[in-house]
Amino acid sequence: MARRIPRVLSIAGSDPSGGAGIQADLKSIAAMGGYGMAAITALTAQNTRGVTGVHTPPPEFLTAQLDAVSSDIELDAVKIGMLSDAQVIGAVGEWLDRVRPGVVVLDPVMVATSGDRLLADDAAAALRGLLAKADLVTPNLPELGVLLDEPTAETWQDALAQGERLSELIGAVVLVKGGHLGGPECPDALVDASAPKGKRIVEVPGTRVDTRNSHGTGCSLSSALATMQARTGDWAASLRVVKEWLLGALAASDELEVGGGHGPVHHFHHAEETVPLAEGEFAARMWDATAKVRAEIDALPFVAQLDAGSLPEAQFAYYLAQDAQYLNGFSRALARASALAPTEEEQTFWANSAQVCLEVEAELHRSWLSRHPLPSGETSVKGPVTKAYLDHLIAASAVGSYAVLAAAVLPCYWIYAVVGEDLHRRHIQRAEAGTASIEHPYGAWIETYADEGFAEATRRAIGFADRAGRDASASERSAMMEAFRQSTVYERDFFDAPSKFA
Ligand SMILES: Nc1ncnc2c1ncn2[C@@H]1O[C@H](COP(=O)(O)OP(=O)(O)O)[C@@H](O)[C@H]1O
Ligand SMILES: Cc1ncc(COP(=O)(O)OP(=O)(O)O)c(N)n1
Repeated sequence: MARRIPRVLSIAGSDPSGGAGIQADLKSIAAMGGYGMAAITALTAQNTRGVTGVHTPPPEFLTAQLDAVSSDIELDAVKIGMLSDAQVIGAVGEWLDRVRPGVVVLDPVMVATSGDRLLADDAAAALRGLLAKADLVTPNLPELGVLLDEPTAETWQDALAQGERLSELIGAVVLVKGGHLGGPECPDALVDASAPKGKRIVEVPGTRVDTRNSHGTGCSLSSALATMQARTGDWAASLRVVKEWLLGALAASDELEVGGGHGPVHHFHHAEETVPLAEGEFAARMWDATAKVRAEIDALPFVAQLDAGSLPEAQFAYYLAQDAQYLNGFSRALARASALAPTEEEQTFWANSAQVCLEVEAELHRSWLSRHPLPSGETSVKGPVTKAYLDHLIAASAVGSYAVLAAAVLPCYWIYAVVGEDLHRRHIQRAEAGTASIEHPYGAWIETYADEGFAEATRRAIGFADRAGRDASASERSAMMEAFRQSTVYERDFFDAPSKFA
């Protein structure tokens, strides 16, 4: 019977470097949504470069582990990996006969990727005897050859034919794996000799990932398959899911940077976006992801000229007029954030901020714009950047996600605060050094950047967006990242607009 969280036991060896054996199995089972357990057949001393030792505890102790688990816990699936020697194989076979778990996947491990032997020379015959007790057997191509007493297949067609012969011999489904063949493709196939002709082979294609981090792929594949089979009851459907996951795990393996040999695969590559985040971590991610755009803002002539006081008056007037236009639209986005807010604290914060925006807009018209009029006298036309920025905020408001809207409005606080703080600091330094011209034409404007009320509002806006991000689903988090990035781009374009359109 299919089970949502299957209880899966791995009977395998230990790899202390975490890439293969029970360590890989437990990660794979968890990655596929199962509850993982492990009975250890052997301890290896190994890393990504090779195996330096194997210690096989007495088989009676393996039986004790197996009995302890199966006498208490119902097992939905069992994966069998490294068995070390004929005595261990005997103990596992005897236990399987007594317990008869629902799903048994057997990976007939003989030799590690590094070339080291993981099964005693004289144990191949005993292993052959165990195969019939499995539902699915997953040999790699050299193992398939050894089990049939034939040379290793060198083509995919030969491999499939060998798979069919082994399936016939043992009365179980054989997974033929393409990992050991060259070329850009890396297919796998379920081969069931008992199925009607034409339905015996179910092939799942795959592309080959160009990486040397293949340590533990066979262990990971077999334990993930056991878990998925217990969830779905369908080998082909399970293989399709597992293969796509494994491909991602191979592709992301470089990120792990584990060891100098054949490194492990990244079992949890798909779950990265749902790992719990510490306070401030999501906001920091959004900030870090926009480092390049922010560097472009710092390098804009508008910022340098505002700082130096050399900004043409017409550009400053254009900037003020567009700021007033923007603040009016921004206030509406903040009012929408207030409407969507999950807590009263946030609802109040965004509502107050919306009101403050309108007050600042009024003040802009009353004092600044009257003192710095546009040559055209026109102050009520939205420039192209202002319009595009506000359209973006309207779209974010329309999504109906508080988290996405909080991310979209955040750069207006954060970028403005940081750029303003920089300008203000330099202004004060010049004043203290006596190098500031008393007649700095924008000195009074730069003074306004020092407002502690705005700095505090910025800190709170960051905190709220961060919390929304930490609580968000993976897809909502990526929508937030994109909304934040896009607003940051508009912040840059907004600072640059006067030089283009004034
Ligand atoms: N470079 C690769 N790119 C994509 N898939 C791979 C690669 N290497 C192995 N695989 C897949 O990993 C799984 C294990 O295959 P294989 O390497 O043949 O067995 P083993 O790890 O037991 O030696 C199979 O699903 C295979 O298709
Ligand atoms: C303890 C242990 N079990 C199995 C293996 C084999 O894994 P490896 O050959 O490295 O990779 P796959 O063949 O499983 O892909 C092992 N090394 N250690």
